[in-house]
Amino acid sequence: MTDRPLPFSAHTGPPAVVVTDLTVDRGQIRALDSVSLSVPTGEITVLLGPNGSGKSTLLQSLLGLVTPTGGSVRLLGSPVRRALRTGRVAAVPQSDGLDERFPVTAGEVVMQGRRRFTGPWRRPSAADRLAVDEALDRVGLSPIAGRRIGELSGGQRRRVLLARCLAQEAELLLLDEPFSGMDAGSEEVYIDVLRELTASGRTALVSTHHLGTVERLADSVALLNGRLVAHGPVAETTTPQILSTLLGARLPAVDDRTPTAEGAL
Ligand SMILES: Nc1ncnc2c1ncn2[C@@H]1O[C@H](COP(=O)(O)OP(=O)(O)OP(=O)(O)O)[C@@H](O)[C@H]1O
Repeated sequence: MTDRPLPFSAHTGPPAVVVTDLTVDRGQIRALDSVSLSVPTGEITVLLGPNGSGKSTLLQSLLGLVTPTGGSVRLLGSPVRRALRTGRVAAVPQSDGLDERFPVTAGEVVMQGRRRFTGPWRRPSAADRLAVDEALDRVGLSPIAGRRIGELSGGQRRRVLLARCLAQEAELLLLDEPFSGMDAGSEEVYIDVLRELTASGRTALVSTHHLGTVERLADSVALLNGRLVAHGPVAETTTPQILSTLLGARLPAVDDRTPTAEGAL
């Protein structure tokens, strides 16, 4: 028996993320063009695409950080802002946003994940401290809980931010390029943690442009190049033919765009 989640097509519950006809313009660049995507609950969906293909823009749209030109997004059945207010969605941006000069420890960063339960004012309880300890232990960083964030390596900082997601007990994790600059051991730990989370019914949407991690990580792959090129199981979406189409594609500027059939480049 394996504890891997059910295959792509076997999930029947409502999707964790529903993106409908999402179009986002960034200046003169059409970063996303009428993207529609359902992210199944209880799975790891990998958002795969070359540099500039709109992966970060899509994740930023899910976090309400960019204003769409058109279309809509629902997270966990709710509009974006309502879903985010519940604390059931956790995100790790591409640039971790941690100020190296700020004298905050790894443990304190992970404790931020408990604000969903403590609110901004209440002191952390024993249960909150236990949740933080367990989260740090799960990502293998207990020994450095008291170290300042500025003293940690890039890979350690990424694991701290994953531990913050664990402490938050989020149901949906939105992770932008979590493996960049990470060594093989850290990557393995990271993937194991995501697998455990999804085996317990949580959902992860993870962007990357590294094909190498996809097979070990993904239940399904959404291939992006401004438009959604394909979405489905790894074996069906990462064929040489589809990938060469993806990598060879070029997005025209906003004004040059003409409507195309869904899924085509
Ligand atoms: N803040 C911004 N202002 C203007 N254009 C932007 C901005 N951020 C991204 N873009 C443009 O939007 C398009 C999509 O960029 P995005 O960062 O979403 O791609 P990506 O797939 O995440 O790329 P990468 O793999 O390099 O991180 C690119 O053409 C990029 O130049």
